[in-house]
Amino acid sequence: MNGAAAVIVAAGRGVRAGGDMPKQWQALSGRPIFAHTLDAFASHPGIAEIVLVINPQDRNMLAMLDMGTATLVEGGADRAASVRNGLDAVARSKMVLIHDVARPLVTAETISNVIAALDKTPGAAPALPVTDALWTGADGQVTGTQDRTGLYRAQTPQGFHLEAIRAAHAAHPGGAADDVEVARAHGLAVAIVPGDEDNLKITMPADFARADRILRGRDGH
Ligand SMILES: Nc1ccn([C@@H]2O[C@H](COP(=O)(O)OP(=O)(O)OP(=O)(O)O)[C@@H](O)[C@H]2O)c(=O)n1
Ligand SMILES: C[C@](O)(CO)[C@H](O)COP(=O)(O)O
Repeated sequence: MNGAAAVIVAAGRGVRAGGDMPKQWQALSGRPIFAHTLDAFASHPGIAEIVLVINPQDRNMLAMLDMGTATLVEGGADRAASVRNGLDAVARSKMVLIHDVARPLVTAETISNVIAALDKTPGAAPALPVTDALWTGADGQVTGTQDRTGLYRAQTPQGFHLEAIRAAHAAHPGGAADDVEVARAHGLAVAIVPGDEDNLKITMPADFARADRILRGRDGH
């Protein structure tokens, strides 16, 4: 197959992260998180086209980005609706990688691993095995333990054959945690490729500092 499309979903409001603007527009090492994420895909040789899914309220923020040749579409009321709009806009690729804008530290290696796996399977996504013990709890007390065997922490980009994931999203009733759940509900096999501990999703306020520390380490500071 030729190059893949990247759909970067960026229409969320970042409520949990806080701040005076949605997290994707806040700075990480002096540049918007969105710019880091876009660069990771724009600089990857396996990516042939990029679709950015933004919130209509954020149009005035776009001046912060060098969009290059990326296509812009508006997002929907939830992540799945935003993904569907992004998938509709993919124009010239047979496979697609769907990525959270809130994961700006994704590496070229992770992107390559997902693309390579799509030669053999209709779906592939990075994940990390759960290594901590798992508890259940209530009212601040441990109420039990949970077997962690076979449990993984899901990351993005989640990659698929384009027509297969379009059909899966069209058929899904909603409420899925991610695109892998949508794909599996439609019968698609999804391979696990190695995740990356640094490919965190900026979700809570403390995640900005953690991402900043990782970036500084990469720059050798
Ligand atoms: N209607 C929506 C909701 C979410 N997203 C995107 O989906 C990803 C999911 O990450 P999450 O941390 O849940 O982002 P937010 O929805 O922005 O965060 P929060 O739930 O804290 O408001 C993000 O890239 C977000 O921009 C989207 O494109 N459209
Ligand atoms: C898709 C995802 O990044 C997989 O880890 C994640 O599920 C999306 O974020 P949310 O916090 O679950 O909305």
